[in-house]
Amino acid sequence: MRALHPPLERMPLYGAASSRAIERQNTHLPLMERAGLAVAKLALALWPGSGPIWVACGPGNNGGDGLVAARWLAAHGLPVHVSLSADAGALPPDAAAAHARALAAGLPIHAEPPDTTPALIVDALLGLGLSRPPAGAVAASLHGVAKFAAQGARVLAVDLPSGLMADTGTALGEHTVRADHTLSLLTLKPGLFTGAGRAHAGQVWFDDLDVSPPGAHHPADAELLGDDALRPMPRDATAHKGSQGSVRVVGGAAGMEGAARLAARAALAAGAGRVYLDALSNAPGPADPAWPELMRAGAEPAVAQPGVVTLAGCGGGAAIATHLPGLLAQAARLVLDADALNAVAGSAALTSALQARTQPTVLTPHPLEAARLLGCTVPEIQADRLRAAQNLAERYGCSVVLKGSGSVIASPGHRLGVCPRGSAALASAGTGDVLAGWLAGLWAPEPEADLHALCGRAVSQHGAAGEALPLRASTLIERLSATLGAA
Ligand SMILES: NC(=O)C1=CN([C@@H]2O[C@H](COP(=O)(O)OP(=O)(O)OC[C@H]3O[C@@H](n4cnc5c(N)ncnc54)[C@H](O)[C@@H]3O)[C@@H](O)[C@H]2O)[C@@H](O)CC1
Ligand SMILES: [K+]
Repeated sequence: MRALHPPLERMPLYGAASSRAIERQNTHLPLMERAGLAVAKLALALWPGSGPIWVACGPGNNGGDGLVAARWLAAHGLPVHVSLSADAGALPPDAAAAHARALAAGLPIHAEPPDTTPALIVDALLGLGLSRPPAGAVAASLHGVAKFAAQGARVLAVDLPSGLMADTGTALGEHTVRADHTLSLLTLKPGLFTGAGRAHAGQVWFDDLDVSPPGAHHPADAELLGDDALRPMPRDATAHKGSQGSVRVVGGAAGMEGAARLAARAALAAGAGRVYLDALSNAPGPADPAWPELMRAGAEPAVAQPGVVTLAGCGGGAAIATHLPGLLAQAARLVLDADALNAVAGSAALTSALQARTQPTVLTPHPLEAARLLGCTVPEIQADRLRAAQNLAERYGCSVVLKGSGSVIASPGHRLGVCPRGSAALASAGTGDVLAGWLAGLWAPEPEADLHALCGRAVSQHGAAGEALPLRASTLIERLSATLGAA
């Protein structure tokens, strides 16, 4: 069993169907006994040493895991209240066996939650089998979990916080468990790391139940990015500004110059040799009075040069649309953000031009921009962020960074990446411009880089730098710059 906290390793993620397939291959192993024992060990380690433990069991095998855990906890002499929100006669076979063993061990099994607030709740109500918003006895127990948690009980979720969808991180129903800890069993589920998952899972733990990694038999559905993505790329001692590539930022319409400047600053901080600002506001004066290193773009640098990354859209307003036909046709390397994405979404001609591009391109939408690009609603994007990112990558033939809690990275032909770094501190104006600029700046010196991996690196570094408050986009650039000190 291991806790998933920094430094994080890269880990494969398996959704419900893959997890069940892996389970089917290992039915000869006592998986539920192992799962329950792992839960009991973690509960023992987390138990504050006072007050009873409520093990809340549901109608499926998640409940079975809970029944095994309860048996072990009671065997350790801990004060355990076990409830079963189901008809014992309708339990699936493994859970029924766990139920029988618990009864044989002399454990009372109640129909109701305890009367008084427990110190620790083991949430074994629903796991992979969640199929609809909770109702009936399960919903009543979920309500009890929420009530006791509000009164200070700690919550350890078995496999998944009950009510959370394993594949998507969608919370079904109003009382989806908000756990302090979640122990993911056999496989690590993507829903713990994106959408509502990060808010509900708390500290994630993983136990593979001594099942060897499925490897090639079951390719993972996605990959959790590791902290190896945080390592800065070493800079060649012979590097000079010419070898570091250039970034041309096209954006900053009147009133939104700051967005383009933030992106340009971030690109420079990330390591681009030269950064030019093609401000759409046409205001006279330096590109950025506070950063004299930034230059105004003129005829140069030509976006078709392979050494140039063009970043279009930050603070672009409606004005960006007129620049996009040329950029889409010519830019050797292109990052589209913000208003450039909105312009593409609103124009069939720009959509065709983007789809016709053969040069490498990255899209960095937030959920609203993604919804516009896919012609759907934000809730539809958030209901399955992995699929949305994959659909965008396939529809436009680009690498995609779908921003938000648990950013998702998708590229045609690559395994989806989910970034566990970042926090709500990033929910502040300008941080998206910094990400786009940082990505462009990392890319500038590396024209041959694997773009999917480079997007993962940019998102991970940006996320890790954005985990502490207070945070302004400007301070984020300073923090990101500091991370390069290790290069
Ligand atoms: N597949 C695996 O990887 C393993 C599974 N194990 C455990 O088994 C769990 C999966 O077991 P199950 O497939 O039985 O699924 P669950 O235990 O999640 O529950 C399925 C049951 O809940 C009911 N249900 C679904 N949604 C409901 C709702 N909204 N309100 C009320 N009832 C609802 C279903 O009708 C069904 O009876 C895993 O999450 C894990 O805890 C472990 O024991 C070992 C390995
Ligand atoms: K659960």
